[in-house]
Amino acid sequence: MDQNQSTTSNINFRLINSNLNNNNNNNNSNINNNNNNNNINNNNNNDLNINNTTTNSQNNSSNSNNNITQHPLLIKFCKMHGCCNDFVIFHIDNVRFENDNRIYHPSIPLLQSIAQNVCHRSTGIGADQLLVLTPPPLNIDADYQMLIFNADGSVAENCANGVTCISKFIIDYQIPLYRNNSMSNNNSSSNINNSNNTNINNPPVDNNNFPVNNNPELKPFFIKQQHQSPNQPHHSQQQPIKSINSLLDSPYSTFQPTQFKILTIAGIQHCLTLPQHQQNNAKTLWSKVDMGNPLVFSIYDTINTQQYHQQENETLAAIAAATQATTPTPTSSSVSSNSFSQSPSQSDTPSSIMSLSPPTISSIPTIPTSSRLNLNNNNSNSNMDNSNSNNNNNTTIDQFQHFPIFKLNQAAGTMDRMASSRVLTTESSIEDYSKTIQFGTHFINSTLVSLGNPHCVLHLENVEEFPLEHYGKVIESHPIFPQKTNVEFVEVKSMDLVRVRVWQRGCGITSSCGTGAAAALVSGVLRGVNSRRALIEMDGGILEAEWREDNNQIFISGPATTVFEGTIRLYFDELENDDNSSFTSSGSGGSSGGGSSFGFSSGGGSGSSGNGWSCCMRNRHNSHTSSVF
Ligand SMILES: N[C@H](CCC[C@H](N)C(=O)O)C(=O)O
Repeated sequence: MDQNQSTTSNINFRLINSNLNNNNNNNNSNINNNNNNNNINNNNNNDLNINNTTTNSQNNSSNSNNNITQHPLLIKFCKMHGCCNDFVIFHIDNVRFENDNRIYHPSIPLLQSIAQNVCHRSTGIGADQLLVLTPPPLNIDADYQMLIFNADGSVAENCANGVTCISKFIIDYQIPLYRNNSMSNNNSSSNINNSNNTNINNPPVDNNNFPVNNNPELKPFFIKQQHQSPNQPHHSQQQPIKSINSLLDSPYSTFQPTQFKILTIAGIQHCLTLPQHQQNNAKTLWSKVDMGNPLVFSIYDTINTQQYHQQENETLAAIAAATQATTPTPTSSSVSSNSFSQSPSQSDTPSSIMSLSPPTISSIPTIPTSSRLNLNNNNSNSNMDNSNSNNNNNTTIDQFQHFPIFKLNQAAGTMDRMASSRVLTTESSIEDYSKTIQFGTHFINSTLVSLGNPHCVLHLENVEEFPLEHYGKVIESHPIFPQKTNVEFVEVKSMDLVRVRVWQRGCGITSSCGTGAAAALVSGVLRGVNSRRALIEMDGGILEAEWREDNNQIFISGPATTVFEGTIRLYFDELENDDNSSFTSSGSGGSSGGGSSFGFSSGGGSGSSGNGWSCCMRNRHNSHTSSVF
């Protein structure tokens, strides 16, 4: 280990320990020991609620010995996955100085760069998303807050598999409820099992023994109602299809389920965790997440109205001119069937598609910028009106990055995603959900659905052979999606079985996506090809989606599985401050412990693989931020 070989230009991370069974006897590194003396009610400063939730009340930055440029940080994390959509998860209070165990709260930009590094498949832990558990703002009736960062460092508003995984994290590590006492006392229904002043109705977990499901009794719990997909050789043959409702009826449901209210940028997600076995040692926990209503947003919520009209006129003129010449126009058959060539044509290169002007559409599925990130404006109805003004209400992602973590989701506006949007129902008009996107020489018919995060759903005849990599990339960044989009490629197998492959915004192809599953079901129901409840067969497993007729709420049920836990050591000896995306080579040798194993490693050897990690602050548009600290 060579900590002295530093410059001051890059942030340098080194992974030191990822041993599944590495039981650190130092209590200070135990997540659960960090919160014993919490008193969140003493915190009257909404902007700083995180600082007051920690055991150590010392000011983290007051001690010059604890300068982050001088002392490495340790982050104890857990890796989990939901149908192979994988996550690195840590609690915000578990970012600590190595030398004296003091808590350090990273900024959003730092978390973004941590996400880039830990999610990297070759040089990091490897994950689709980084999830950070924090207390929610005091004025919001939620139990926890979950920050979601894609592998590229961009911020996501919502994540269904993430909610199930972080719920397992909360249970396994017994993270106490952060909800304000008065709120929890007055709202008994918000935690249906909170009868004995504990948020978790499962027995305590010995954190020195990481829970592993080795109890054969649990097996029937997870394989009831086996079902075989008729045509798909994927998971249906490797693993059974599970129905959440059958699990609720299971004779093993001897323990009450637990419900958490988890705040994301998209709002509060209600997660009902299914009963765990008495020993609370299940490696997999099943949950059902209430994601609220699927929405469609007016384009005017997202794009500067005046500017868009100008663009639209130019686009119309260009299309009209081009149509005279060679540009094809959509026919009803080409648009509705999506049965175009399975291979990209010459004209479908990313650059040709990217250079297309936005087609004329009436709505797009992205969260309005002002609504997503508005930190000042409590009236989201005014988002549209404010889009042209200079009054700071229209907070952008760039501005957002300069806010400390504590301000995330402070604004009521972020909670009120209904205000400037329309709820998708079966009563919705086809214009609301059916959009035509020009794609080189042909047109794609898509359904644009918001689950708090944007989804573009394409129905295809055969998704297995479809060149996801090519089309996912270009659709994600198509000009009509100013905040980019997740993309789902859907093949309807039957009314209640759907095959979905996913290109996730900020990640690329992933094995699963909970909000993507929900979007696929919504699209299928609106188009009359799916029932209200269906199994969604992803590359990495099967989720159950249900879109309720009575209240239009959508539910996703699925598993959360622990992979391993470990510790990351972060060196701040190289702070990147200009345009440099290359990896630093200043870190040398492994860190303490030696070795270079990572993943499902056994034994005590651990360490970095040599070079440290540099980080590059990028927002969704790949521009660089600066002056992070
Ligand atoms: N995996 C998540 C969705 C992440 C979406 C993220 N890629 C975005 O930028 O919106 C899920 O299970 O719902």
